[in-house]
Amino acid sequence: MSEGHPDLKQELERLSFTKAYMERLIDSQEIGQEALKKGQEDTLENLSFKDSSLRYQEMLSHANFMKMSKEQLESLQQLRKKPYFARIDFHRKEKPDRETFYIGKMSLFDRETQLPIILDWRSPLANVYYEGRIGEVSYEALGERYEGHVSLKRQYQIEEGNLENFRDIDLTTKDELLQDSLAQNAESRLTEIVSTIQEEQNRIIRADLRKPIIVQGAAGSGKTTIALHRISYFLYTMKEIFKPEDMLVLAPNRLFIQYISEVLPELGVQRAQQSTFIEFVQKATGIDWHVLTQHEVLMQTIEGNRDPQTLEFAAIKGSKFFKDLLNAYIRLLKKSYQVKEDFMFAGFRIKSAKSINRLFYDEYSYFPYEVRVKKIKSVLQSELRRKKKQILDKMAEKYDEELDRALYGMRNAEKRKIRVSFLITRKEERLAEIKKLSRTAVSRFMKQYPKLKLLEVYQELFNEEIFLSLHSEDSKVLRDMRAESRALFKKKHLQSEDLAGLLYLKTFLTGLHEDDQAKKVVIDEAQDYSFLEIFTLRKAFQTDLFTIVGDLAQGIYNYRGLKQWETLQEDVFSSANYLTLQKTYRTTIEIMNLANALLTLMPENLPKAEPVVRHGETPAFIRKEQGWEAKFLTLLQELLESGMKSFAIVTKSKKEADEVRGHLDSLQLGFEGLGEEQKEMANRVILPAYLAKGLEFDVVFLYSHFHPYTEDSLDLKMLYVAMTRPLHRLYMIGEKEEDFLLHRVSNDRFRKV
Ligand SMILES: Nc1ncnc2c1ncn2[C@@H]1O[C@H](COP(=O)(O)OP(=O)(O)OP(=O)(O)O)[C@@H](O)[C@H]1O
Repeated sequence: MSEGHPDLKQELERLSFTKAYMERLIDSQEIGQEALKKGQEDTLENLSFKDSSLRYQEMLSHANFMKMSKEQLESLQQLRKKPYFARIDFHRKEKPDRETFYIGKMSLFDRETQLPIILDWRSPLANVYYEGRIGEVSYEALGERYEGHVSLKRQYQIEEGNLENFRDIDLTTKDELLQDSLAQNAESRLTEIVSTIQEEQNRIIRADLRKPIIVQGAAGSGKTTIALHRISYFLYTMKEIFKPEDMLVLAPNRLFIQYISEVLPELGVQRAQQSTFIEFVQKATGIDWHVLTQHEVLMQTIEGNRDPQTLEFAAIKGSKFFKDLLNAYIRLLKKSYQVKEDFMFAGFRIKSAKSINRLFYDEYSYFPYEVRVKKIKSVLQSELRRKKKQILDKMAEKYDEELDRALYGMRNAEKRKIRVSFLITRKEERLAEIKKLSRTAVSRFMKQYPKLKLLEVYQELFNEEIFLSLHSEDSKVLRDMRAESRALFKKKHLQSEDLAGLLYLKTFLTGLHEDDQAKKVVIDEAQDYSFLEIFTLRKAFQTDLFTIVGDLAQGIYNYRGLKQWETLQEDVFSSANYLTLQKTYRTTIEIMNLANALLTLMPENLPKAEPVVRHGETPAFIRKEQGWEAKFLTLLQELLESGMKSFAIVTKSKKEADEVRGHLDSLQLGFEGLGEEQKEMANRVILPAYLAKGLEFDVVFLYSHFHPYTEDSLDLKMLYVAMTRPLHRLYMIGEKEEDFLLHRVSNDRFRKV
């Protein structure tokens, strides 16, 4: 397409130069300076643009190559195949000329002049590229605002170092690079999207880094992807202050962590901590009791093996009510740190109880209780050390006075001798004794502070007397919750909703260990978090730097999870920016139209997702009748032939996943069942909808047997999650169309095969 383009020659030259510069830089790290000089001559010899681009020649031959870090070198080696993906021509107001900037995954500067050869996609100026406008623009860098004019925005397709194509974009052209990228097939992993980030996504990546953000985004709108790009942007912009290890990414399960972890190295943030909420709390508290996860509870409820009351208990333990209860409990615990007696030593007052309590309750009020106790201990130790000398002097003085009195006041020589020798020995003994006592005096005094054990303290909250002293209005459900919790604790089991309460208490009692601290937190699938979980995380990390992304329409743990984002804005992050992502990139218009029909059945009144223009086949219903397997086999074959790579069979329940796996095993199609703890994902998998959340596949077969989807709000959400997983094709295999609620959508949204 670029054949005959007036800029083709110039673009080819530019690419050759950039690659040559990168090669030189890489070589310079690997070989000596002498060999380098020779290499430079050879490079110049071979470059085709020798005559026209003197400036480039100059840059190459004069380059003063400095040592790079191992990481920089590795990135450079990777990038030489695709040094940049875009260009902008920008005329800054105060500058005489228009400048051209090439944008890539990493910046590259001319080592002599420090002028950019490639601009990092995260740099302030690159924002101009993503903001979408040709014409007058402005950008901010280091707090200053710059204005100027963008006259050209160009995208490049570079494969294996060769310029395949380039095209200019303006307001009317659609983003072909994006279309190409979306048409590709999933290889069971998430990728970086720096070359196709869209305007609404860019706004989220670059939203004020000092403020928390909450993002409501439709299924497939890029929430996970964008949250990870925001970390990359954050680390780039704040590299002086934050290290990747300071970041914590919270994801729903191990499988998901594996799925996203591959995108992290590409974004340069692989060292960020990644965990599930449960794992994080287990590590932070050191509690190793069995945790009954929300996933287990959900499955058991769907399959009818669990008393639905468990859901009510979970809801209570994640609620604002429970937070208030914990606060009342914490106030009670705090009282137990009050000391009654002054700190006395050898009859002297070292520090009064009042001033010790003042330290605990006022001066150190910012610290967790045990830290306060430690601090008080060291204050007492240093005060004692300071006063010990005076005490010893006073004691010695007292004995010396008595000695004087004995020496000069006693007439009887025998008695005087006995007295004097007694006093001398006593003095020595007493002083030695005081010295000895002083070593343990503080520790003895400190014994009156309570030693609270987290797990015990938490269990006591469910003790009838304590609970009712904190909350007198009792009810049956609260009584049942206490009884059920006590029964669980006896077996050394916890409900996953207990973890937030435990972490909350820990925050007050001891605070987090240094290794568990995070300075910036990303929460994916945030709709599944309870109010208390997010509130506690905020409290535990003492930071507002949260990126929270989720989709209420996918809130399958709605019984415990967030029902509206306003709750977070009102009660946790008052300064949060709330942003939405409405366009969806994952799937086709046809699939999204069907999924959108479900949205209208949900009570939340959520806006419909807008698929980015990409058509595909209409979703199909396959009746599960005699011989359906043969139909499935033929279909699979066709799909493979048409280039589809990843396939998932998604069920509502675990039982159905087991059943269909058993069924397909005999056909030896290589479909594997997936579990929550699974770390690898194959290309043909069978999994229940709750596990498929966040993931994507080329082709998805929904399979229903024992548990048809109903119009219950949980079912609607599970079906919505399942339907929005495919990139290209969606099939529904079941006995009746009603099993997928197809009777509630218009006939043209699906077909029957
Ligand atoms: N700007 C973009 N350019 C190319 N691909 C994109 C873009 N934005 C998103 N995608 C792709 O769309 C798909 C969905 O992205 P992602 O999984 O991040 O969405 P999500 O909102 O987290 O989805 P869900 O809520 O359904 O889990 C991914 O394949 C991602 O690579």
